[in-house]
Amino acid sequence: MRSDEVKKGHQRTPHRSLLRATGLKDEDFSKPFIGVANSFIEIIPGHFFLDKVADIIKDEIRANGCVPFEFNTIGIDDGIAMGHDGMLYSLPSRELIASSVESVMNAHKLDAMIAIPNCDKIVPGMIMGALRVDVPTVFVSGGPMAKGYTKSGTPIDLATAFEAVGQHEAGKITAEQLLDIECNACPGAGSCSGMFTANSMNTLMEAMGIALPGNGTIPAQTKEREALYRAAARRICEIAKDSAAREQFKLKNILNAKAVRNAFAVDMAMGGSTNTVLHMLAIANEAGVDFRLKDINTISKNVSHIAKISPSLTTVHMEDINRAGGVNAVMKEISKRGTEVLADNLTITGETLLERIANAEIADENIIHPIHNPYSAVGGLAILYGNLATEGAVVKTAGITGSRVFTGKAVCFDGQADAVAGIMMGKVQAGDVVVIRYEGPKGGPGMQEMLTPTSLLMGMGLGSTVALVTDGRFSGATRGAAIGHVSPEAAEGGMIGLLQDGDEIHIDVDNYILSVNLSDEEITNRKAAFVPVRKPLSSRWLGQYRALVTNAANGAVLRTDL
Ligand SMILES: CC(C)(O)[C@@H](O)C(=O)O
Ligand SMILES: [Mg+2]
Repeated sequence: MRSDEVKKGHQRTPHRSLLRATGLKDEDFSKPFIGVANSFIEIIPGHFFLDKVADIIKDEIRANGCVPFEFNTIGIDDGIAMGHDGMLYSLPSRELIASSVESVMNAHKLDAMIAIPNCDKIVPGMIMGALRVDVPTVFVSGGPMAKGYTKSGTPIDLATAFEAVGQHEAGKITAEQLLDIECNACPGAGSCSGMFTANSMNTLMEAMGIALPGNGTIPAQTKEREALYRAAARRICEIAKDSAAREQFKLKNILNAKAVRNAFAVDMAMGGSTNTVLHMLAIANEAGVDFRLKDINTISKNVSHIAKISPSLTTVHMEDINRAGGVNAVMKEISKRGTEVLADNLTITGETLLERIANAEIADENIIHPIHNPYSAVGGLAILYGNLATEGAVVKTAGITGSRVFTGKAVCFDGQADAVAGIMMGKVQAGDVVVIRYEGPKGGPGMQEMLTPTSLLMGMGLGSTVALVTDGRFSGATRGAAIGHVSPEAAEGGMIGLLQDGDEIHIDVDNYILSVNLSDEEITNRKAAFVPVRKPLSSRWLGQYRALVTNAANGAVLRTDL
């Protein structure tokens, strides 16, 4: 066992002495040591109950002949960090989480791991850390929140709450209606109920085979979810106690090139968050898988978009997908289009992915459409290229409410705060393209999620007539023609930094185009005079992040070659 390094032989007397101080007994030194990577934190609705989840998991691990060691990572609630400079810390927290997992697991030579993430970048952070450790790892998330209802019975969620602000600004809803939404959008524990970033990532873990079926959809704090926690704990013990299984189920044997492609296929079928692109590129990088942004469009062409969930369809939430057959039913359905859609691959349970979905069926065709009746024949995300994004930009096509071809005049803002003020002051009219720059991984630094401006536009009734282009990123709850991750970013001299008010921007989603109508000569002239803005920073951590981070086309991973 890997943990023999810290628990076997007379030289490890002091190590055992310390372990005995934590409560270990003679018999424990022959058992596998399992790291329980938890992300319990009191301020996130998806996480405030994870201490109880870890207790359940640890009991099950002890009952199954292994020794659990719980440790915690941090977590940031993007909803609470949204719309102010707290959001600068969100994406960088992924690196802290990954490095925490790596540090604890490797420093103490633990044999296997069970990871309990739930929201947004806590999922990729834990996966990235686990890949560096490469021991058998089961992921079991806290689970999604139930949808909410207004007093009059309309289904709502966090996206409703953000868009309601714009509706209130535009005088479309009263203060009383706004309060009704505030009190009911998030009814309790879990990751916010739509196909936002958290649930997108929790879903993709099923597609990658690193979590048990149901991980993405079974609602938090239910008996069914408790059974999932227990099953995950039993499975990691089964693997950890068997030396051949410990080798066979090393994380990188499961999370390989096929798993990355399968994740994107499911993402396409369900219209996942644009953040999945950023996170999956970073995960592929840790897994040593050569996966490029441009590969996404190739996958998208083979996958039909068959499940619309909030924010793309505001009445449908993860609980509905769960009732309709879950991610297994989605996978089974898209696989009917051809053998190239999903690759067969080992999963953590020991069966292959195709074995796992063999008997899956759709239970409600209004929620998960059959393959012959998709929302669209291509996937819900697209990568756009052109002189405005030579390395690529990301758009959630599933969330577009207006035309998929758009030409409009640029209204430029250096940063989200100016953009929000400008939109509220009426600077943006129908037919415009809002450009928000210096919000990339380096420029922000930290690549803010910009749910506030996108929700304002939706709420003010401009969602179908105004496009937004940024080197920053979006929330999974963003909808409308919102194009993000523009690379190269302004801070590294990208074209987005050279734009001027009134420039004509052209977007053609189905032909994957994002360009500005300027002559090469004009672009060369502007480039010659261009000095990117470098924001003053008071945070040492964000300064370190800015020095190391790569652009969004590279998953905003940190450089290690310096
Ligand atoms: C707050 C949200 C909706 O969770 C957001 O962070 C996302 O990315 O989806
Ligand atoms: Mg987020």
